[in-house]
Amino acid sequence: MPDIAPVITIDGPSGAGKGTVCAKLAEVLGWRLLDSGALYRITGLAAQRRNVDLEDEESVASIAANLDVMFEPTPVGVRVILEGDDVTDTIRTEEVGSLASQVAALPAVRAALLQRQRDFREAPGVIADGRDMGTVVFTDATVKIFLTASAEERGRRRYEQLRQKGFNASLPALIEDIRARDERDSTRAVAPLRPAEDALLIDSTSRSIDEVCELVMNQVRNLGLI
Ligand SMILES: Nc1ncnc2c1ncn2[C@@H]1O[C@H](COP(=O)(O)OP(=O)(O)OP(=O)(O)O)[C@@H](O)[C@H]1O
Ligand SMILES: Nc1ccn([C@@H]2O[C@H](COP(=O)(O)O)[C@@H](O)[C@H]2O)c(=O)n1
Repeated sequence: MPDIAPVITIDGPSGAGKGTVCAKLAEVLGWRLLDSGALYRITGLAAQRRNVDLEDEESVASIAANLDVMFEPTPVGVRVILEGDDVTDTIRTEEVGSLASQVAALPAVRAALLQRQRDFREAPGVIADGRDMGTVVFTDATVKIFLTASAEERGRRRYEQLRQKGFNASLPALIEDIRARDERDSTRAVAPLRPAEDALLIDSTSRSIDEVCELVMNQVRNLGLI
């Protein structure tokens, strides 16, 4: 076991299954989970609530640096409390996902959130879910995964997810939205979405969640992490 806590990074586009796989691995391994997207979502929501222009980089970065947020573990998952208000479900909406993707393109915002993400690293290990976990935040991660799937499959998954929650959604609009977010995330100047050079690429389009978890666990076992 290395001196500092090991990290498994799982990066990739929206809907590839990162959050689901990371949550399962964190539970199986008993490691800490970093949902970095939640930090960008919370920042986007906080900026919107304060009527801050999302292109006003300095103001949005100041919000990111001073987030009054608490992550409260409960038997049914972690609740996210922003300035005393439970925003657990609000931050998961497509609208807030889009706000997140806009503020995430601002270099000062990314800089403001960097140390907060690195502070998640503690024994026995951390599973980090995001877009730049392996390329920027934890460049020395022990295992780096780039998880992807076709835009159509990711749109279909999102559609099912929304339907199960009782929301109406248009599949073509969701796929369009996913493509727009992919484009914005992978073409931004700072920390664009791309695989780290030493990442293992996994395409989940025709793999089950369990199959993806098993591929990652093989890496973990091969490296003697467990
Ligand atoms: N391999 C898979 N096969 C089928 N469905 C999957 C698979 N992986 C994830 N899903 C489902 O797809 C949906 C999106 O998954 P998830 O939220 O984990 O993606 P994500 O990559 O974390 O997306 P985001 O970055 O937008 O948070 C969920 O409903 C999840 O159950
Ligand atoms: N490391 C990260 C994580 C997320 N983002 C941006 O936030 C948006 C929302 O992320 P989710 O994983 O919760 O869907 C995402 O589209 C990215 O724009 C990021 O830039 N870096």
